[in-house]
Amino acid sequence: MKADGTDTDSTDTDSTDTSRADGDGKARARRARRSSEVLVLVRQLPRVSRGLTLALAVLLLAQATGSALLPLATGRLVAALTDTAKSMRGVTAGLVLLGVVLFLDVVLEPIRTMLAWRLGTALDGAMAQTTVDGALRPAQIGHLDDADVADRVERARAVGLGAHPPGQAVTALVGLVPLRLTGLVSAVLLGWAGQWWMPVVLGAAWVVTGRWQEKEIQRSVSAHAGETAQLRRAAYLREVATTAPAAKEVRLFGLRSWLVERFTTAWWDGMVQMRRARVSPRRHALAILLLLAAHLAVVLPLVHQATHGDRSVEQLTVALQALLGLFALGFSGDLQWMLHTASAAVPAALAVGALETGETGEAGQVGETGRLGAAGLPRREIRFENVGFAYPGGRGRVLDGLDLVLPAGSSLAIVGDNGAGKSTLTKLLAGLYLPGSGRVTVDGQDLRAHDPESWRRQLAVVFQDFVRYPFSVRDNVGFGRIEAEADEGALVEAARLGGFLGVEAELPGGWDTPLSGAYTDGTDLSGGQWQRLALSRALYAVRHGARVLVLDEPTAHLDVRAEHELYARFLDLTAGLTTVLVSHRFATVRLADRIAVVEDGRIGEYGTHDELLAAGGRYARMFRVQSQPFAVREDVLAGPQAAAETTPEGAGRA
Ligand SMILES: Nc1ncnc2c1ncn2[C@@H]1O[C@H](COP(=O)(O)OP(=O)(O)OP(=O)(O)O)[C@@H](O)[C@H]1O
Repeated sequence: MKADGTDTDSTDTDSTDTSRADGDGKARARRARRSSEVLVLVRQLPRVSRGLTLALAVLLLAQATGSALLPLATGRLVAALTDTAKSMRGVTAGLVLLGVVLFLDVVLEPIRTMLAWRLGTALDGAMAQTTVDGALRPAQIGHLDDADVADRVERARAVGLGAHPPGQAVTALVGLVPLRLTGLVSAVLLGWAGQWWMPVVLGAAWVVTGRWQEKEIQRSVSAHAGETAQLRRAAYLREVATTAPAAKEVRLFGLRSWLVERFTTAWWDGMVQMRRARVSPRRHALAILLLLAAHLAVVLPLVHQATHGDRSVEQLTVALQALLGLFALGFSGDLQWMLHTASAAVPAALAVGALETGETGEAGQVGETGRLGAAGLPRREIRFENVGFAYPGGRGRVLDGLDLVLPAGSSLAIVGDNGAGKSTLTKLLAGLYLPGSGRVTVDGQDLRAHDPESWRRQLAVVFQDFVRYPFSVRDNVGFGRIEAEADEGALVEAARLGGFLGVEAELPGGWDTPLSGAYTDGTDLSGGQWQRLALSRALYAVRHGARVLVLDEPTAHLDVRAEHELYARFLDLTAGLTTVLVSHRFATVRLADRIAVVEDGRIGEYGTHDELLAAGGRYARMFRVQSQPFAVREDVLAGPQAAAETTPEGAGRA
């Protein structure tokens, strides 16, 4: 277990290119791993808000002063009251001191609570922003396939299902600091009012037992963090049970009891680990004995001194109060637990925040990021040269020595079996992953040399698993070019070409309808409507200058008419663009200028529809298999005579 509350395997690897930290962030992440999570949290506070941290520090000092004054004030008052002379000056001084203490407590406590809340909220915001920023920073997405990074992101979101955000640690901290200061002040007062060995003995006992408890809590927190996989599973099961996407299947397949049972098991498995690490009965018994012995060692001499008149009433009163005040050095239960649990997210958030941008390009390139701009590309071609690729943590090579050319301004359809690597090709083309070997070039220049953002401005993509954003229709289309000025005409035109125009007219809020039933006046769409919307989004990017259109299974959810309309518009849609079309529908595929068949990690066949049919290879076989049912149907529709003639037997008879 490391000091940041992470286990050894998951923190010090930094094995992927993208998970290496750089510069300031790297140094901070390294420091974070070495220090305890509480120290890391404390170091963050002035960075988050210098003013609030300073104000809190001053308040805490004032409160500690108040706690030092309380025993003195009581001592003075009791001494004055028990004095046979009943000195009015003594009584007044005692009362004034008590008044100051009460005033400090009454006035400062609510201010401290409010400041702690504000600083805690600011810390929560800063850590959430750091996590989001870091997770989004790498230009590629390989880090999201990395279990270590997933683990850190999970911890950064606050530990497990308990979800204690770092802000709660601030609240715990400002509760604990005055306690500890009170303990220290009490030690000094006990020394003054008794003998100096007394606070040493009692303070040591409280510090030792307090440290034991703290270690138990740390073990428990790390056990909690070590259980993120288990708790993540529990969190997922809870999500499945309580949200809309899985609601249909859960009911249809009768998964209710199964889900409840699995959730309960996963939750308790995670929690039991924590409890096991937390409770050590032997140590607890030892702690109690140690504290009893230390108190007896101090109280008995005090009683002796009191009965033999060695100490004044004032000193005895102060000593007894200080004795109680020393409790503040020991175990502070929930506050300590909360402090450690809620701090655990901070080092993880810093580690995620320190993820680096991604692989850098060749030295000496131009452009804002030191790389080539890609505006207007490709002018000649996009080329895959001997490309090999395996997913991080994947089972093996998906692509192996793949060569492929996409002439600029033409369309290429990619076909192949499930899992052949077609979508992977599109992800490499978008620079979301980098080839393990070989290269992807644009007009002869390695894609790595280009600024990824600039290259992606040239792309308009509909992924197979496109996102259904629960935002307005306008946003869903506008995301195609988020930085573009609001352009109603372009939105309408993209929606028209994508086949969505008209759907929005039926929605309660038109273009501004939130696309989720979970929002007021929101509504969901059908699968096909979502697909049209995703296509409109890509076409909006085209309207704003994208030159490469990538369509991965663009008609999978469309009805026959919509699919037919898309074919009819295909040439219009793709005119002047470099188009990549991934599809299992050969009616769509045959519309492309060229077709590439992916098999065994390479391009097995490449040519026009007619050329590949004439070659009689894999493409021709796949095409016939898919068109056969329609041929039979046509025969059937043409009548029994025609059908008989098309069966092998019938043809033989004919
Ligand atoms: N993020 C990932 N991590 C690990 N392996 C992956 C990942 N994504 C895809 N794969 C694997 O890579 C292989 C190729 O997947 P890809 O999605 O490119 O296939 P495809 O040809 O598009 O398939 P389909 O026709 O089913 O859409 C598959 O074996 C898949 O399991």
